[in-house]
Amino acid sequence: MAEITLRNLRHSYLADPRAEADWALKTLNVDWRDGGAYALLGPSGCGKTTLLNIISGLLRPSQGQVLFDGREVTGLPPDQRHIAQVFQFPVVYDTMSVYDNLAFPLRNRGAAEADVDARVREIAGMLDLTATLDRRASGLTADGKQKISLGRGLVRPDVNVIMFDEPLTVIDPHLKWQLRSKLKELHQRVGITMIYVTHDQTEALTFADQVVVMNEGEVVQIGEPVDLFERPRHTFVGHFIGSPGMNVLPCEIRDGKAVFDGISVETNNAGRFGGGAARLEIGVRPEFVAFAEDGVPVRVSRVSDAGRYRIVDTAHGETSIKVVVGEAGEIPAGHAFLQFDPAHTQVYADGWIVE
Ligand SMILES: Nc1ncnc2c1ncn2[C@@H]1O[C@H](COP(=O)(O)OP(=O)(O)OP(=O)(O)O)[C@@H](O)[C@H]1O
Repeated sequence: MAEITLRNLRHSYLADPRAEADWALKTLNVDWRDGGAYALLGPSGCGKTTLLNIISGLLRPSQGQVLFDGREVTGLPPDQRHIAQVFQFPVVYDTMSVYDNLAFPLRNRGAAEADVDARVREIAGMLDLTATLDRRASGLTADGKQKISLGRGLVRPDVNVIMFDEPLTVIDPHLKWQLRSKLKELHQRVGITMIYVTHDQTEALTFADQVVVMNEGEVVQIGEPVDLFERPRHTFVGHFIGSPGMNVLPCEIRDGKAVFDGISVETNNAGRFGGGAARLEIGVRPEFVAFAEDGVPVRVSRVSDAGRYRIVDTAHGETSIKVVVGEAGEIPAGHAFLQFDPAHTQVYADGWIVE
């Protein structure tokens, strides 16, 4: 097991990068704590695979260092990094039995058969594969095969980190949550550092203790799921996480107060704005917006039922503002006023939270 440190990491696939956009990864500094459960979350093309390949050693970064437990491994090939990877498509030997698949990495390292047997049975037990040990791997369903891929990583005694790259892609929707809970349970049991790459916020938030959110080659926030929800550091995080995402309203700052279309809005950080930004915005999640007697005037346009709550679409001029209303809450028709909870309303300057 190991702590992984990425120091001033930058990567470009171009020979002579000049513009910011030429970098697939822009200066990353991340510490992955030993034994942590991390998700790497971001939209397609944001650099997740590039980062995974740098950690596993398949790709050498243009700049910066990768350290395992403080030791530099930037130039080491994958086989010397002791990383197990679980990909979108299960990697199993179809003609071998489940048992032999799990035993393979240990036999490959010359382990004694008695040790192999004990370890294979232990891991099969954890993954609910015991009953299938004698079956050919080809006969298993996709989730069974994915468990084998994971098991082949877990049996190895020398693994520093297990990296999952969109591991539930080929799993039937109704089995996804089962496998997801299994992964979480396994992490708690074995305590190996795990990095789970996905573009799906539900997968990321349910698996990880810490979520690393990436956008356009940058880490925009690292935090617990609750931090990402309650205090998104960037409007991108506000949009990307949460359903529906955070409301973003253009504003200006006057005398230390946020002002939206001439209406003063209480926030928790406008007083800290030091000037100098090209674009100022108020961010507030629909869960922290409520109908009131006065406040921001809006027109109610649509109500969607989301089960235990309703999502109300409203608009003030060109700016749309969503409101989440609980089962018992009243929803006015036509014209209404909105109030924002000041503790959860913040100002963003050029996308970044004002701190
Ligand atoms: N081999 C390559 N050569 C040139 N550019 C590449 C290469 N691989 C990735 N890129 C570019 O680097 C950027 C990051 O891509 P990357 O595959 O790391 O993103 P991603 O977040 O993993 O996306 P996805 O979820 O679609 O796999 C993208 O702009 C992509 O076009």
